[in-house]
Amino acid sequence: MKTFAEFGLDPKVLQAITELGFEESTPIQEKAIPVAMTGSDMIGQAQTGTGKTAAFGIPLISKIDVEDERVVALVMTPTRELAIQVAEEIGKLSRFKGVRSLPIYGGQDIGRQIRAMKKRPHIIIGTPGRLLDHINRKTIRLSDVTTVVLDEADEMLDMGFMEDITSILSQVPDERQTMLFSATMPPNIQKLANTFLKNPEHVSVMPKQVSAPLIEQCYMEIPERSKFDALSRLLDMESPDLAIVFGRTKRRVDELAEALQKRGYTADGLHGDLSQNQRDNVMRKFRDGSIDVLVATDVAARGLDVSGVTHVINFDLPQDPESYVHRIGRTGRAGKEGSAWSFVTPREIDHLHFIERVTRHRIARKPIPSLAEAIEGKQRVVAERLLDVLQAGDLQEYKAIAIQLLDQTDSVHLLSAAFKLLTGEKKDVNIQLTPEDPIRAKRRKPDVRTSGRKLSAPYGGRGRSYGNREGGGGDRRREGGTGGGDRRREGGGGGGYRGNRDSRGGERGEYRGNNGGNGGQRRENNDRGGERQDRRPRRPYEGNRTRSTDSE
Ligand SMILES: Nc1ncnc2c1ncn2[C@@H]1O[C@H](COP(=O)(O)OP(=O)(O)OP(=O)(O)O)[C@@H](O)[C@H]1O
Ligand SMILES: [Mg+2]
Repeated sequence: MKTFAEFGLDPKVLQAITELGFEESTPIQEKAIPVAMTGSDMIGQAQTGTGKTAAFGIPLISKIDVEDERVVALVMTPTRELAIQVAEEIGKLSRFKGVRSLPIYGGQDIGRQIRAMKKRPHIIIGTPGRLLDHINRKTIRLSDVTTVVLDEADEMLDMGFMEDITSILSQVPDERQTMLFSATMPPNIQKLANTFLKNPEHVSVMPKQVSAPLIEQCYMEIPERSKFDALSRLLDMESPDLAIVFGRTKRRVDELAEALQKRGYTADGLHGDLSQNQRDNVMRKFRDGSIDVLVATDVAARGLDVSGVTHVINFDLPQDPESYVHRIGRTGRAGKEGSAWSFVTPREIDHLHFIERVTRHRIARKPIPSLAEAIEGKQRVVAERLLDVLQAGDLQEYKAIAIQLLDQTDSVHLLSAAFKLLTGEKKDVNIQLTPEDPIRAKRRKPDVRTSGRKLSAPYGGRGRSYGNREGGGGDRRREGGTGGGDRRREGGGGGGYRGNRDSRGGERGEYRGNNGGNGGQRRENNDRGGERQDRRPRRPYEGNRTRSTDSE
């Protein structure tokens, strides 16, 4: 793998890369950066969590003249949270060079955005709805833009943003560089490419499978009514560091988050009906670890990069294979391992097989965790915490009571009682969720791998129709109030935690191909929050499957 010094980048960008701790480029960065530097149009595809943001961000920032006072680059993302996150990463990469960037998204006070424009940003990172709003108000001028990036391009198409993107790009000069990025490239992305790109280079790092390789994928077959108890058991058994639980609808997400809280988990929900303030809060809490389970619709499925997510749980199966790939891709990022679990009702088994075929990856069947496994998992966590406390020392003031109690009983009894107390925090509240209808299997062709570098999706499906599930598709709403906001979509979530799972090593199936699909309209905005605290060098693909117990 190449070091970043070999790309002929602006030294100040190189300095920022070093500061971020990136030692080597990832495969997509190695391929895409030189192409992007030449200025040609590009379609970039690589698995989730492999550094696509920096793949377009680094050359973008490198090429900007800081003396310029105009908006010269535009990045569009399907969700708000993603706009915020990409703006943060670009901000970090621009740090030494002094390139200015600004996120523009729905739900935020438009006046504030207009004032921020006075600082003369070079790069705008925005969601289509709000961008269009600014264009119509003439508060953002795109006539000097020379580079455009569509991150999660297929999703924007899927959410029905084609028209908005067309209007926005009609404001950008034709002599520009346009780049599309995503982990999935359904066939109809070609339509977008034909319309907006000129002789694009296809830069694709798609090994055998679409989904990221460090994710252990499994499912359990389970009746709808038993899902919640199984979720509690799974969380107890696996004790994720951070987990994302994806639910199909907003109602589902609300109910699940509340039910988890009642059972004593630190959980919160994220979906498009929350105010932007609430959304920001939930993301902040998840990033700083004040909650360890994020329950979300598909609004959190794309692009979100939260370090420490060890588990993604599809409480409800997603409608589309792409959505599955992106959801589970919230874990297993930047060379770390992750686990993805899917709950599948008996009537959805066909749909699961369909996802397996399209993603060309076998998903291993696992039994529903038993009560004993759940208890054991809880005990293991408590034991680890106890040993940590022991190791930290400073126990002097507890010794007197310990000695006193040991006078009355033996140590095994005493410690058992302590375990009972410490593991018994979770309350056994009875929970009733409103049942969701099973996902119906869609008949799409399982796909033929098209030639090597082609981006076409594995299955030839076009135009997915998203029923009326709020979660993955469906609704496309304008945000009112501030004069035209973004459309939002909902989606599932993924999750993760860095855990001590020793039962790892499930088979990582094989399949060739990429996946695609596109369809209904939907969408929303995602968020990004905290910053990495670690200054450790991060290597992209160290490949070692060691337990990632390191703290971030
Ligand atoms: N060269 C590198 N070395 C180490 N870490 C890196 C490198 N490049 C990017 N990263 C980190 O990897 C993580 C994932 O990157 P990013 O979010 O860009 O992935 P992505 O390919 O866009 O994934 P997705 O398809 O889910 O959007 C980020 O935390 C990023 O900071
Ligand atoms: Mg990304």
